[in-house]
Amino acid sequence: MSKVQVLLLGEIEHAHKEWATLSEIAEIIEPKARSREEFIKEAKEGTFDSAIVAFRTFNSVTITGLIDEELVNILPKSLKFIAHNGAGYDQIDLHACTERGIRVSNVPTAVDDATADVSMFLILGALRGFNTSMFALRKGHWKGSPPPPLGHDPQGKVIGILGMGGIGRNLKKKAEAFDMEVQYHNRTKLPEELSGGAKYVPLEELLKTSDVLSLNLPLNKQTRHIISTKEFEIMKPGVIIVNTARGAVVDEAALVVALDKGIVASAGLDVFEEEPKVHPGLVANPHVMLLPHMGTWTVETQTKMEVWCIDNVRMAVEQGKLKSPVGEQKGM
Ligand SMILES: O=C(O)C(=O)CO
Repeated sequence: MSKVQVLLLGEIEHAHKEWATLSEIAEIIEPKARSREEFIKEAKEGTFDSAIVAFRTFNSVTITGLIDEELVNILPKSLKFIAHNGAGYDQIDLHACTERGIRVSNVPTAVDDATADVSMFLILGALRGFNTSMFALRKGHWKGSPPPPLGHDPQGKVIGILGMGGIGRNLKKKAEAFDMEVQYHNRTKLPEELSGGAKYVPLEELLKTSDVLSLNLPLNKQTRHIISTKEFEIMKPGVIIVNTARGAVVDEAALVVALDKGIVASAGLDVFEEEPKVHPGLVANPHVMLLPHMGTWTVETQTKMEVWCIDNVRMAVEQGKLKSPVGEQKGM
């Protein structure tokens, strides 16, 4: 009997051993396509017609483009699962997948430490205003001339975490180690054992009373531009904004204006609305610390993520279900 097929979209970089064991239960196929057009052509020619599950990486979007309605509709009828190697799955049109009966998984948990570490790094860097002096030093001007204003300590500052999933909860513990006072807002209030005693507040109160606002929520139709002009206008003057979630949860143009007006004192950003493009107003502003989407960019975390995603593929092949289906499809 021939083996079922697994379609690999993107590269396996670390978990080669775990990936190799999949070949005991499935035949691995890879597209030859180097562009979306070529991928669509290959799919229409029937090249992937026996694949039941696809493993996809975040970067595979550079070949296939978004997994939007057009793409979902040309995927083979045999394909029942997409195992996405990442926590955020905004590259995938879930509605289109659900309509076609395709179940999608993501990678929670494995990403929590590394992403929360980056949030903490940006929080400290933005509070202390390290960006300007790091640049001055490299240009041979020591702290800069004039030297930068004094920074601020995290101790005693109120951090508002918007989105209290795995990363938000991990950040809570890290922020508490720096003696920050944690409050959060989430779609639903968490039970005490999950919130760890953090204070739940309505969004408006979070915005009005936080010294640091950390964005840790997924990007979807409801959260796109959840932070825009109206929200900046009610924030504490001098607030610090940190985003390691997805660029588009913040209206970047409105953030540039809020920074220019001094409503936002400084920002730390790992993610952007149109990666790899960064709004010129953010690049030009010395009070903004910028990272090129490096939240999970460690050997350990990338390995854990691949292993987790391979587990999803294995379960799909062997048991016809996923280890970590996305929340929206839990009942499917
Ligand atoms: O896992 C994700 O969603 C990422 O953005 C990786 O940095």
